[in-house]
Amino acid sequence: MTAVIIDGKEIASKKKVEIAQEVQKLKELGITPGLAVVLVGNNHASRTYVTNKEKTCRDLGMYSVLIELPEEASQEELLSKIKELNENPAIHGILVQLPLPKHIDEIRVIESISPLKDVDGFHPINIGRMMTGQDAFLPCTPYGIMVLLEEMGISVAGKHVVVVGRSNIVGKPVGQLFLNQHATVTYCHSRTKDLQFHTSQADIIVAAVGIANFIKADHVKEGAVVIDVGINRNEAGKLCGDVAFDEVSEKAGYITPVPKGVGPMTITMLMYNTLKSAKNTLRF
Ligand SMILES: Nc1nc2c(c(=O)[nH]1)N[C@@H](CN(C=O)c1ccc(C(=O)N[C@@H](CCC(=O)O)C(=O)O)cc1)CN2
Repeated sequence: MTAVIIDGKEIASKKKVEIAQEVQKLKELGITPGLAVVLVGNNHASRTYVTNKEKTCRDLGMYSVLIELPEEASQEELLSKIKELNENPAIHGILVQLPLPKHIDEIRVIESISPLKDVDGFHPINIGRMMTGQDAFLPCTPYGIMVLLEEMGISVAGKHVVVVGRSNIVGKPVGQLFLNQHATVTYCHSRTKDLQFHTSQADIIVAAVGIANFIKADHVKEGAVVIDVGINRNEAGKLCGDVAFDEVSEKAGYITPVPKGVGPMTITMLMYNTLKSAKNTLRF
């Protein structure tokens, strides 16, 4: 079998057109969705992501502001910036780019963002609401994965999903979103015994471990859906995912590539969440 490649870039483009149309409608009502992105330090990859977020905001007709703090900025400085943004009515979404420098407590920072403006969906209130099936800002990468599957017409209910990885921003929440859609979910991680035993039974595998080419053809059941969340560099410095794409695509039914698979959906869902937050202000 040769897998159907899930074109995340194309699906993201389609979603962005829909978001831009909604933004225009909202602007006619006098509301311009506004996103504040906070970048602390000089992480090269983070700077690239933040630049892309700002550009996408502008392309979709939204307002965006970038707040840059130096690597040595204190936690108090960062918290006071977030407080200002929480109180600013032109800002509907606040995002602090991760990872943060080691001396800053990530959890404390995330908890300081108003849950009403937490467009990353990382605040415990939004996570709790997601877990209990209530309306919430959903974390962008997990949400993007669910939209990719929906757009491809891949049903989830009753499927066995194996999530490899248990990070707070991808592994844990994506499993919960699958559970919310009636899948049977197994979490695997670095201490799982006999990973292959679990993954080879999966109808859908989500690989989010951060190790280049970690999931091989032997891990995958014939015809399975393979979602690759990894963004790694191989020995040659080439961008690659957690899945050994060439061999796995010979066996899977569907597969996301890296790049242009899950990645483009992350920023798209951030725009969606910012639009949703701006629309929420109409309710008050
Ligand atoms: N506050 C947040 N921090 C981080 C998040 C997040 O959702 N919120 N996620 C990641 C980084 N990230 C967005 O911030 C992100 C990662 C990757 C991509 C993407 O489009 N990747 C491309 C390839 C990019 C490349 O060439 O390097 C792809 O897969 O096609 C977008 C956003 C950690 N931090």
